[in-house]
Order: sequence, then structure tokens, then C-alpha cells
Amino acid sequence: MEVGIVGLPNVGKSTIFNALTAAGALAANYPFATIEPNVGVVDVPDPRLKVIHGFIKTDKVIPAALRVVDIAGIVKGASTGEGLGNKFLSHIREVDAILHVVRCFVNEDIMHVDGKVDPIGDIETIDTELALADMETVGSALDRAERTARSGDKESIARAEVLKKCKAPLEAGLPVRSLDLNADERKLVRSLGLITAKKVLYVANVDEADMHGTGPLVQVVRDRAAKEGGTVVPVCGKLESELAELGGDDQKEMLQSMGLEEPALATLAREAYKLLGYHSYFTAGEIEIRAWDIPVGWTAPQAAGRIHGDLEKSFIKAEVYTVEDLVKHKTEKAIKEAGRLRLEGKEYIMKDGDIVHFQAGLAGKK
Ligand SMILES: Nc1ncnc2c1ncn2[C@@H]1O[C@H](COP(=O)(O)OP(=O)(O)OP(=O)(O)O)[C@@H](O)[C@H]1O
Ligand SMILES: [Mg+2]
Repeated sequence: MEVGIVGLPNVGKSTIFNALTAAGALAANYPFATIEPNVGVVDVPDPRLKVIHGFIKTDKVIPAALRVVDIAGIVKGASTGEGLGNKFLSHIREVDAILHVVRCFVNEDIMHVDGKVDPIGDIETIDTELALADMETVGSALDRAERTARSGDKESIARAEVLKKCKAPLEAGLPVRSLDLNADERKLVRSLGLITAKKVLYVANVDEADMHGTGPLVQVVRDRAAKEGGTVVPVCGKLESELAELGGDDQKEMLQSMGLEEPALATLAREAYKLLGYHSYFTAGEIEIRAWDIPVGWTAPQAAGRIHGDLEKSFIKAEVYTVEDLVKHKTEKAIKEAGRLRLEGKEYIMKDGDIVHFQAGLAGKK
């Protein structure tokens, strides 16, 4: 899974990216500090891994991961070449979702490209520029499709129809995700890499004094997100980067002194995961305990394929139990003796938190 960070210049995108990924990208107090994209990986924290590790001994515990891409800032007029333009958006055409970083902190020393802190104005600027970038993409794809459609090519005709459908909201200043698309249409939209078709998580970069984001600057972002059924995660980039640098016991101490249980970035990673409609199952044994991220609704063979393609093809059965079973019975042997180890077949729809051993072999093959 992959997410891309967007926002105005100098709002804290790279600061948050660094705190998330510990990748050490340049974050600096001037606009357009980022030119080339930064790519990093963040663990998706899951407390259940620790619970499992309490009963199954291994040296390796591997959480699910999220890839994060941090790009340059976008300014008003980017589509006509202002600032660094908008070509760099190509780096986030492939991502699964967007993290939209919005400046909600007031600090005279940190320049705002439009001269004032205005979260809603900022969001609108970014949304407009993203819509204009998508219009460009849709426009040229539509030209191509219409050209080939003239010869009567059915596929091109259908393609042109979908593209026209996408063009309408964009012209009205609305994102493509506001459309109700069927699976085929979604596939085309995805292959075009339309940015406004992707889900968005707003990241309110808050003041140190408003860590929980209860202030008015975050409230307006919450109201706005609520209208589109979206989510806002308040993160103080400045504090989070300090926390990330500490690590270990010092980090725990600082969190405690702030009255927090975990870094806000842990919440952010989890919310991104939720937004994408993913959940996890676990594999657990002496070699490793590992979380695997899969879309909600995947079957057992598909889930096995997440580990290795061959495992999907040669899938026979899945032995499944839950974290609760493990807590109650303490060992896999006891779970089995208590009749709690389920044998599931090809049709089984995976549940969040299943602990699984896949049985695979050549039985299904010639
Ligand atoms: N919550 C915050 N409170 C105060 N200062 C912050 C906060 N978050 C980030 N900053 C500061 O804002 C400045 C800009 O940060 P950063 O370089 O991360 O922005 P950016 O969005 O990546 O900018 P660019 O688009 O130029 O790459 C830095 O000096 C950083 O320390
Ligand atoms: Mg940056």
C-alpha cells in the first residue's frame, strides 16, 4: 500500500514524512525545500502483534507497512507553471490514497506562501490544482479515445464515455471521487492515475499548544472533511519529529509527560490503512510473527497469495484461530484440543485478526 503527501509549500509535509518514516528528508523553513520526491516506509503499528508475541516465541515480529511518497509543494497556478509547476504530481499517480497536509499552526517565523494561515483557503487551492491536473489528463485521454472511436472501435467508444463522465465534476470543481463509478470505470480511472479519484486523509499540522487539535483552525478542517465523509488526523509535525528522534524509553517519557499513549503518527498510519479498506491477518510461528495487509473481503486463497503467488495457486486449506483464542488457551496445541482451530476452505472470507497457517500442496495441480 502506498500513500502520497500533498499540500502547499512550507506547511510541514517533509517534517511529517520524516517523523513517519525516519527517512531523513530535507525539511526546511522555506518554500520548495522539496524538489525531488522522497520515498519511505512506515510500519503500521498493531498492538495485537505484541499480544501474540506474549504466547509465541520468536525473534522476528514484522508489522504491516505503508509506503509514503513526499513531493514538492503545490501553489495556486501550478497547472500553468507557477512555483514548481505540477509535473511532479506524476510521482503520486500510482498511490492508493492521498494525505493532504494542512497548515493549522500559527508561527510568524514560518512563511506561508499566501501570507496568512487559512486552512480552508489552502485546501481549496490544492483541490483546484489537483482538479486542473486531472482535467489535463482526462482531456488528452479523451482526445485520444475520440480519435480512435471514429473508426468504430467499441473499446474506445466506451472509454470516451467514461472520460466524459469524469470530466463533468472536474469542470464543476469537484473531485472524481464524488462520482458513483462501477468496477470497470474505476479500473480505467485508476489506470489513468487520476488524483482526485483517490481517497483523502486530511492531516492537520497543529500547533504544539493544540496537540489534540481542539482549536478552531482544526475545527474548520473537521467540518469540511465531514461534508465529504472524510477523516482528519491532528499531528504536530514539530513535536512528532522530536519524538521520532528520541525513540525507546525517552520517547515513552516524553509521551507520558504530554499525556499521550502513542505518537500521533501511529494513529495516522492506522487511519490511512482503514481509509483504504484494508485489514490484517497474522502468521505466527517460531520463524516470525507477521501482519499481512489485505483488502476487506478477500478469500483465504487470495490472502495466501499475498505471501506468495504459488501459495494461492496451490492453496488447500487454512487453519485459523483468533487472538482471543490464543489469549484464552495460550498455545496452539491447547486451541486445537479445545476444538477452536478451524479448518477453512477456498470460499472462506478472511476476518480481521485471524491467525493462519495455510496448507498448500500439489493436490490441486496435475
Ligand atoms: N507543527 C509545526 N509547528 C511549527 N513549525 C512546524 C510545524 N511543522 C513543521 N514546521 C516547520 O515548518 C517548516 C517547513 O517544513 P517542511 O520543510 O516540512 O515543509 P514542506 O511542506 O515539506 O515544504 P516544501 O513544500 O517546501 O518541501 C520547517 O521549518 C518545519 O520545522
Ligand atoms: Mg518538503
